[in-house]
Amino acid sequence: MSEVSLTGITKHYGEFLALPEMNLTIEKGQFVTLLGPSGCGKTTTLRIIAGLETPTRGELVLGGRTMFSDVSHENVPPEKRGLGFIFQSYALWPNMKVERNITLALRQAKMPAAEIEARLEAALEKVQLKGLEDRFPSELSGGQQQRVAVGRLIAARNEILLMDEPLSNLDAVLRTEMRAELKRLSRELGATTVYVTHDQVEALTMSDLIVVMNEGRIQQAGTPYEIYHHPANLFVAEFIGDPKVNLFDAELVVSTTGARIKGAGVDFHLTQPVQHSGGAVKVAVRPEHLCIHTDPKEGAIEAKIDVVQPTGSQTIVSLDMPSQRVTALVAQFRESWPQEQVWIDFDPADAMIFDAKSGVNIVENGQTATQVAAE
Ligand SMILES: Nc1ncnc2c1ncn2[C@@H]1O[C@H](COP(=O)(O)OP(=O)(O)OP(=O)(O)O)[C@@H](O)[C@H]1O
Repeated sequence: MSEVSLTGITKHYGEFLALPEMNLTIEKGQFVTLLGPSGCGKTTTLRIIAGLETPTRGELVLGGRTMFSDVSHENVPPEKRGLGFIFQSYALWPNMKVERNITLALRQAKMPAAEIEARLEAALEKVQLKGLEDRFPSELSGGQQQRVAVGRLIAARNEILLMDEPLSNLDAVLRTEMRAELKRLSRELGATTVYVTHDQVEALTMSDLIVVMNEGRIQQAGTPYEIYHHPANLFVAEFIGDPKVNLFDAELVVSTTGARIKGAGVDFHLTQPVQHSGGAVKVAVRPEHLCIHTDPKEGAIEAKIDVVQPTGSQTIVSLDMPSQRVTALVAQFRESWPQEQVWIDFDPADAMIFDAKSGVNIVENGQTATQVAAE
């Protein structure tokens, strides 16, 4: 049974339509990330689930219980929805010690003292804050404050957790550590988690399901693998991936013998059937799939090395082609390239093909099993 279900959820802010008819189902125990650019409606969706924002229309069901319906006029207040939260600011009470911050909700729920004590101990142990329970939040580092917020979630044992950019205030090292901790926490609690971020690395590393949004609409809901390797449209292909995907203009020619992609330096047959009658397309190739050759190669495109940027385990190489600039990602540490003139190509099986106008991925199931034209 689904744990979180949004049906036809619509939200207007005055005249402005922030969410047009959102439909989303999340299964019990899933870690789901809402991902998209600023203003796409991620936080609005989360706040609607939390009950902090009232939808204009639609139905919201959590754990089998209707929380909002414009038909039956139900609207359960936030505190009665049984949800756990972590927000960007951690929302700790500055005037309360760690121990109070973690147990406040349990006290308010009038839980027996022994049970509160047991849950506090277990939570402190888990987030490694034992010995710091008598400090105020101002006496803790950013990472420790974050742990208090996580400890509070652990103690509350909610079945649905909502997290809104919880790591955005942390430095890069701590963010990577906390990413793993939140993922572990959600798994250990068996909780269903809805996580909001505009950081694709967080989404790819943490999620069972990524929901990519743009202008209030879901562009694709899929596993990290599907979103990265089989994006439903150009928006998703371009939004996911750093450095960004390379795009080549080409023509799709469909004949009785099959489909062929032809463009400047791009020429191959598709072995998969396509739902398309032919015309302008965009061929998208991830930077790690571009190969750089130091000698001329049949079918490869001439390019010039522009900038070489080692990142540690990988190197980002910017190249100039006669008509455009492309980026390659090389799995080595390189500070420079021995020559300026190179040739680049890619395996057509790694190419993704989109209709140039609608942006829709035109290869069935997103599977671009293709072969180089042998002529
Ligand atoms: N209270 C409000 N009144 C009017 N418009 C609002 C209100 N809250 C949000 N909006 C608008 O609704 C749209 C969606 O906002 P939302 O905060 O959900 O986006 P977001 O994807 O979470 O963005 P960010 O990543 O910047 O937080 C935006 O265009 C925003 O300006």
